[in-house]
Amino acid sequence: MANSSYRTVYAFAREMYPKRIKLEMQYGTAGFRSKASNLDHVMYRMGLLAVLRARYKKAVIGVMITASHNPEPDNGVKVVDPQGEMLEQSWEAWATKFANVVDEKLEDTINELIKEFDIGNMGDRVEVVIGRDTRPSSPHLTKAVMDGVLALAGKPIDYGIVTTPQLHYFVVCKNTNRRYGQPTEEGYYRKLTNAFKKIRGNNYTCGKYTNKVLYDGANGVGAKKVKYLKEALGESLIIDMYNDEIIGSGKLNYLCGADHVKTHQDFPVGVPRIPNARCCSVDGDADRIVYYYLDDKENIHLLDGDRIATLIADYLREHLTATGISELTIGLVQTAYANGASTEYITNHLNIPVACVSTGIKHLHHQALTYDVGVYFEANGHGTVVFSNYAKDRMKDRVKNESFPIQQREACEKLLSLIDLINETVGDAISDMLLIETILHAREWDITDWEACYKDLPNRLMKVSVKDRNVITTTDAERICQTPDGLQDEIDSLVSRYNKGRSFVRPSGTEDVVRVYAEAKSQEEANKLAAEVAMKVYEMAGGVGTAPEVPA
Ligand SMILES: CC(=O)N[C@H]1[C@@H](OP(=O)(O)O)O[C@H](CO)[C@@H](O)[C@@H]1O
Ligand SMILES: [Mg+2]
Repeated sequence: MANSSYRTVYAFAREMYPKRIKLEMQYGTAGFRSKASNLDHVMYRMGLLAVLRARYKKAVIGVMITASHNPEPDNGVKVVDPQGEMLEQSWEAWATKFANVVDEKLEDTINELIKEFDIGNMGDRVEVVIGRDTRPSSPHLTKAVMDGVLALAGKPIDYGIVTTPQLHYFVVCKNTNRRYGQPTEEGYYRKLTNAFKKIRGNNYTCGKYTNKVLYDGANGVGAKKVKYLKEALGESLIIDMYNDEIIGSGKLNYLCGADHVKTHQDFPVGVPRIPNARCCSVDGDADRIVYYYLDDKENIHLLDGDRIATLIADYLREHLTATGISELTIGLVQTAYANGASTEYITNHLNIPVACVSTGIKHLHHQALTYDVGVYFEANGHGTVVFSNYAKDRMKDRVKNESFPIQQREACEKLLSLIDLINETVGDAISDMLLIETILHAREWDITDWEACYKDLPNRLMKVSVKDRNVITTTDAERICQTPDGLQDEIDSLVSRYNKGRSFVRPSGTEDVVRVYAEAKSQEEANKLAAEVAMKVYEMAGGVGTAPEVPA
């Protein structure tokens, strides 16, 4: 690499984006997350890393600036790989290294990486596409990423405010020579709305299904972007929008949004409390969605990622069978946080194989790719469906081949339209909403019909602060705790005392805590089991602060 570029890298690093803080950063489940004021140098360095990654992969790389469901003063950054996946694991360690080296060592670190991956094409003017959420700190942090890209002579393309899934979509469009779609916002909306209208036809309401949904935009990008969609959808789906940062004065994610609703099982502020109205909430970067409603007694009923997954998998399986292409496989991917009742329902009633993988979208996505039709969702509402090229090709062939029965050809055509409705690159709240609405419409269901499929087991999620959360290590998709010694035996013994009891613990990848999950026959039992397990973690894994309270 020419020395002159290094001078630029340094000049910027030292003068504009010096590393002022000692805080060690770790590229976690969702990239780097921190207070926005800690992130200037990290953003700049991720700009550098993205250029190197783009040169190594000889492809367009994405950088998304967001802290998703976290509070407004936070921010974060993650790198998007060429096929729209999360950054490959071996490079996560490099990202961590880049974020933490002192300014004087930045050059050595860049050189080390170039050497390790034998990146010879340092002159290539590679593209890095950059998107950001609506946080006030995001424009400034975007500038830092762009300066990083420019410092290594890459070409930054600023998409401005977009949802995280839109950015993933742009990266894939660019890397597939636009076969996946046009890499513009307009192209994205057009692809989704055309497919939606085509499948739904002119019959907007159907049986118990009504074409209206109350939409909580979390005062973020999910509110901003749905406006364009609303126009294109016209009467086919009426989206009543709430927690729209422009109309309201609410704060991003504050007492609203998908994470708030799921974590606290609490109806969001800003949305009218209309009994039995179908509502949905997205998170701060619109890659998650949950549905819910209030019953006549004003109790909230949550339909989370597990429900969404079962709704979608069942519908796709039915159509897949109707295509007559018997060799195509379908599978559903969950994490240990999936409600036990959902796993039981999928396995025993839908007869669809379920795989359990570690937390984090990259693990789910990766496993889903092993099926022709892979449905994956985290309980928190992040997920999508991926289809193999083989399945797509077979279906396209069958549509054209008149020797097959018309029902089979129609099923193929329908599935191909559904594929256009789905953002296969990553979980996408907007695309997921359109898919869910399509299925409810086809089933002629209201939200209580959907809920009636199975009954969730009561559950409880807790956090325990410990000195070093990495003393907890796990195996078997995080369901078994390997260290500290003896902790798993204690958990087993507690669980065995409960009817339908299940519990596991794991270190969070995004927060400095150990998470404890428990479910059991009743809510009281689930609460008690969670608290008992939390107490064991506190005692055996170096708990700090106040000990968890165990109900009598
Ligand atoms: C229990 C839970 O909801 N965990 C979340 C959370 O991960 P943790 O590693 O548990 O902090 O954030 C991840 C990134 O957003 C998300 O993928 C995951 O589902
Ligand atoms: Mg998110």
